[in-house]
Amino acid sequence: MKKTILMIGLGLIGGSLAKSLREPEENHIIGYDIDQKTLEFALMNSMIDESCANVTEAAQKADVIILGTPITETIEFLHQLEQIAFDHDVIVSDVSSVKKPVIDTANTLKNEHIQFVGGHPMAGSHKRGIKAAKGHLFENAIYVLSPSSNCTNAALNNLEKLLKGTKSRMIKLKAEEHDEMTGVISHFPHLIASALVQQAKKWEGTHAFIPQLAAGGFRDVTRIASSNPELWQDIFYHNKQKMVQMIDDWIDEMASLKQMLEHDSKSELTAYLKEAKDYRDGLGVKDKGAIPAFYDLYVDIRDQTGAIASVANLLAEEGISITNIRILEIREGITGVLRLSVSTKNEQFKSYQVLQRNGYELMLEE
Ligand SMILES: NC(=O)c1ccc[n+]([C@@H]2O[C@H](COP(=O)([O-])OP(=O)(O)OC[C@H]3O[C@@H](n4cnc5c(N)ncnc54)[C@H](O)[C@@H]3O)[C@@H](O)[C@H]2O)c1
Ligand SMILES: O=C(O)C(=O)C[C@]1(C(=O)O)C=C[C@@H](O)C=C1
Repeated sequence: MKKTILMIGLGLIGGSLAKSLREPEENHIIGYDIDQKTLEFALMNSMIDESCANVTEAAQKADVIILGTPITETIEFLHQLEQIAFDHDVIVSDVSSVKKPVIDTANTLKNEHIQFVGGHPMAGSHKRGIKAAKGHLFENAIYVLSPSSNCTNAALNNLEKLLKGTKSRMIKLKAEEHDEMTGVISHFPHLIASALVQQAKKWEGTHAFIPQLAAGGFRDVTRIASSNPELWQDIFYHNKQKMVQMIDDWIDEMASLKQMLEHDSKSELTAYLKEAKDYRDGLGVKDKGAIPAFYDLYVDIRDQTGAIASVANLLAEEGISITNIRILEIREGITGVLRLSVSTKNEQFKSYQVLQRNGYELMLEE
């Protein structure tokens, strides 16, 4: 059934949600954003049906309200929504990367018309703002739902039904366990990525050539350090306790690595690296992890116009769809490596055969 959804905050995540929930045109989306240009962009690009200047009036028309704002603002909006005299029940959700402070606030709300279900789509990007929003951003991603203590099963089911439009995989988690897990797999890695960049920046004082040496490896592990600093400060602030605990764990981890190096413990270090490799390699395989299952091929290509299109065309002719594509270490005039991902082992093998037949040098990732 067609629902009226009020989307508050139309940036990367809010904008992507608006797009994916509006695309089947089953829902009527009212948009609100503090940034006028964002609202205009959303309207001009048909991401929302109407914009609003008054949250209270729009909220009273809504069946569902989704907060796509940074966490601190999301908590403020919950207090604002609490004051509204609704004449019907309304499902309120959010997209915050940290759940406990939001759920704790939702649990204190006295407004009986509000049914709060916390939400967190485990997909995103280092980009920010509505222009980076994509309707397919959440496809196959995990979407965590954390109901508040007073939320009914009916409200939870209705929100799940609505979010089916995102084509994500919904799971239910308690706020505390969510924050610990995302702390490990998302927030702490972000902190380390920024620290690695800071370390390289310091060393640049000694070796001015360092930035030119930054090839695939450094770029791979530090991409997320290019994210929005204000947003991530807010995430770290709200998940502070877990971050501090993980920094302590990390210091121990580094101390043990330091020992291995100082004592030339070669076999111990190899075993450590192998254990990490096996775990990392296995993350995609189960098809249930945070990293979707991909089967990769590495193709040597020349840096010339149309090189990527030729590879893509050969695969398209065989009906093979590429799920991800990335150029690694390409420098002008030198052979580059194209990393292609396909979604099944069979497609990986077929791609290998087709490209090899056409004279490409390539490697499979087992
Ligand atoms: N970036 C990611 O990868 C990612 C992934 C999942 C969840 N999240 C969560 O999504 C939320 C938004 O992140 P984003 O990446 O979309 O950020 P963003 O900066 O792209 O978008 C935030 C939007 O909120 C608007 N906004 C800010 N304060 C507002 C206010 N008081 N009233 C109305 N609008 C306001 C901004 O103008 C902007 O359009 C955060 O809570 C974040 O934790 C982010
Ligand atoms: O892909 C990225 O750039 C992200 O940082 C996305 C990412 C993540 O860590 O995976 C970041 C924060 C979110 O709350 C969810 C997803």
